[in-house]
Amino acid sequence: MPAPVNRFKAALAAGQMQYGCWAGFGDAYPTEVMSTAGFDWLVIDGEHAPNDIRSIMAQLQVLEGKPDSHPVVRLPMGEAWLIKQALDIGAQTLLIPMVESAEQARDLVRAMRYPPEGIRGSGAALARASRFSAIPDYIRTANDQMCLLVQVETVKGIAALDDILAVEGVDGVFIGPSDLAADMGHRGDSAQPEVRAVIKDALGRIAASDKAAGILAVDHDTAVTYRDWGAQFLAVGIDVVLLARAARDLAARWTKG
Ligand SMILES: O=C(O)C(=O)C[C@H](O)[C@@H](O)CO
Repeated sequence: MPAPVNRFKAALAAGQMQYGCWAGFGDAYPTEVMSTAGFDWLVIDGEHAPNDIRSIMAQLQVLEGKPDSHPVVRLPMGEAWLIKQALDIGAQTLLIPMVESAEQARDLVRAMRYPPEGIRGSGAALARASRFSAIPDYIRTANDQMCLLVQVETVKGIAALDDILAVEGVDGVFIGPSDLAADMGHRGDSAQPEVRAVIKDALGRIAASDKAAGILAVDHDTAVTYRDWGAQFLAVGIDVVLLARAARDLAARWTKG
């Protein structure tokens, strides 16, 4: 029995639109609620949400076997030891922030793969990823099911985009509008014309490559624009923001007369 087929990776390779949402509560219960919505993918955010390896694992467990809601685990940084832990608890799709060079991208590809293609440590026997050795062929088949999404979200990363797009083993490139705007001197304002111009150009270049283009938008019109610009794995919301806004609106309706 081989490693689980990564349907999200296959959908990206087939050019299918994939709509996602951030899962940022750092807890399995709200993530399980989000899995009833019908998104194609959910980001278990280990960068900006209060997640650790155990809370990420608990969210992977509640998403197990779902026909949609593919778990995309975002790590705080692209460190090989973090990647090893995330893959051993069962993640198959990683979103890695702050990628600024082809060399960095190549290192990430290698960190996600067992030798000889990579440097991933061979601990599958006791790992959840192999279902504790219930998948006997896991270590021989896992490499092909790894999906690497790199975040390009700085001026330096944008300058290296063509080189990053040439790296074998990168499945998608995600443009981070907030961090890119900040690095361009427009902290908090990704709607700045010069930022939008860079995003539009980058999405177009990614979409024209053999990689999938991805991005996050938290308002409908911007999401439609990003899709028109070439975004294929498109995150259209953040669960924490959805709840906060709905709660404030409801409270205002009753308490502000
Ligand atoms: O830079 C960005 O924008 C992103 O990487 C997405 C954000 O980090 C996401 O966490 C929402 O703020």
